[in-house]
Amino acid sequence: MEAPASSAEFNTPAPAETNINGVPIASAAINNLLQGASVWSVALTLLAACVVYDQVMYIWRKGKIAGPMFKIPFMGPFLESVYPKFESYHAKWYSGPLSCVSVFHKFVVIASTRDLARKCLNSPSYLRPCVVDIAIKLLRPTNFVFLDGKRHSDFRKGLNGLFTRRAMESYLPGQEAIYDRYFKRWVELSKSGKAQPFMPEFRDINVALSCMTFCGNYISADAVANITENYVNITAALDLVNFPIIIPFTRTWYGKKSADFVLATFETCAQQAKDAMALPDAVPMCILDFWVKSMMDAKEWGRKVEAGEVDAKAPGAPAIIRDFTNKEISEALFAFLFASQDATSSATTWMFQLLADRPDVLAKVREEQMTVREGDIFKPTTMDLLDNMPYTRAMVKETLRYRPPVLMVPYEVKKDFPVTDSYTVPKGSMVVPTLYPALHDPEVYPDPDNWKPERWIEGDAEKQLKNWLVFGTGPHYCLGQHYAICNLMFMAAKAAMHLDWTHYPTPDSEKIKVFATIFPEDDCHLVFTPRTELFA
Ligand code: HEM
Repeated sequence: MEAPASSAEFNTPAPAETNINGVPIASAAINNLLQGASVWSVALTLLAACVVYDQVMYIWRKGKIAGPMFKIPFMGPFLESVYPKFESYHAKWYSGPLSCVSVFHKFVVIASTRDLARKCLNSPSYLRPCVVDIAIKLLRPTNFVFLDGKRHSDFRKGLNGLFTRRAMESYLPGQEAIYDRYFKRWVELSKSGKAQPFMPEFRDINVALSCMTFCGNYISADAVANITENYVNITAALDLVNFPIIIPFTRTWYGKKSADFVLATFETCAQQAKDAMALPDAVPMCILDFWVKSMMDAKEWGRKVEAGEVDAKAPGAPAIIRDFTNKEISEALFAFLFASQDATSSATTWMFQLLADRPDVLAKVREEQMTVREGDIFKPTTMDLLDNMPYTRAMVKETLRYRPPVLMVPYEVKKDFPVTDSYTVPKGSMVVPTLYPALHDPEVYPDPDNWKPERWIEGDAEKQLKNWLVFGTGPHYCLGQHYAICNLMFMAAKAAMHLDWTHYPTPDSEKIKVFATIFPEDDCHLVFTPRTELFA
């Protein structure tokens, strides 16, 4: 059979062959091809190659763990991460102990069981905390929360003095002043008798509480008002996936502006605390004071040791901490604000909703307050008093278990991480230990989807330390956990004594909205009325 006239066109030339111009024939063929092809067809071919590569990499990395067989090209479930739904997360956690997604070529493994979550949180040689890119821009790359290993643990040692019992006792009067101000406001807002969503109010009170606890009177009312008003920009900027650059007038731009203001304010306050604590007889009142005082005590001790006045290991030696710059302090305080704000606002919202829906529980909180305060509702709250409120504590812990504010904690894989015997998460991926399933494990917390403060008193919930992942575990466990629980107890106790509140449920009250943390979908419609003359 005669060969087709054009058969030569299909013969692949040997690589070394050249044409008369000395150009290799292979290159000439490609040149011809490129010249013949339109820009569009080249672009489409490249695009198709990238899609195939992205898809193949996803399938290869996924291995046998749960997850969609194929991903939506490139973006994966990006839109789901912009508008996250609790139900989708829930379905993912229960789809397998390990499951995965890939968003914009970022491979994400979700570890859902208690033990796998604990393993991730306790594997600092493989994993480091990973927040969304924009959070690094807001918090600054130098922030201690992004440190790793020894540098991180050394930095944290310097923070030990900030949440001691003595320090927390000193924060209580400032907290109470904020409750007074906001309780009055809530009653005022409710004067018309019309229910309104209180979630924004709970966010505001928590910003004010943090500013007071962190900076005391160094921070001006105007600065607190500014941070209160604009903090929501910071939360709103934290989409799971952002564009890599901050585009003016977008959410990330507003978030960055708000973060810059917070950092500048805290830096000024840090210097004021240093000046104030240098005065004779200065009494520490806020976190900044305690921080500065512990630096001063360490310095003074070092001087005495050097002068031979005391032995370095003599009893009463303060924690040896180094000097921190105002910038370091302000970044750390911003990390506190960042870590606490959404989580505490979430817990506050659920707590007020649940207490309103369960008058039997509220009645027990009130009864306990009357007992512990010996009938004097104006008795000042102290740490001793808080220690003697087992029911109020149980109510707070059950709220945190039932509606854990932080559902998941993203980590970045530094080197291939053998999370189980049969599966290794590739370096460069994201691993997300999930806290919710451990806190809703029916074997550990029977009837887990019911809010039962009693389980902490009559049951054995208190003993289930391995499942108590509300505040994480491992080297990055929550620094403010005791403070957070005491703050919620104090707020609930004071509100129970001085306020009544009614919840006006809507069809969305029980639905869970994910906005960095979790809130009732309808933002919790309440009406507050005074119980005592204090807020009448
Ligand atoms: C109900 C309130 C709170 C909840 C549920 C909560 C939960 C968490 C969780 C789950 C983590 C991650 C732990 C890990 O990776 O193992 C964390 C870290 C952290 N939390 Fe909290 N938190 C709360 C309040 C606070 C408060 C009030 C503060 C400070 C005043 C705070 C400061 C921090 C800091 C600084 C970290 C990062 C620690 C580090 O990387 O070393 N949190 N928190």
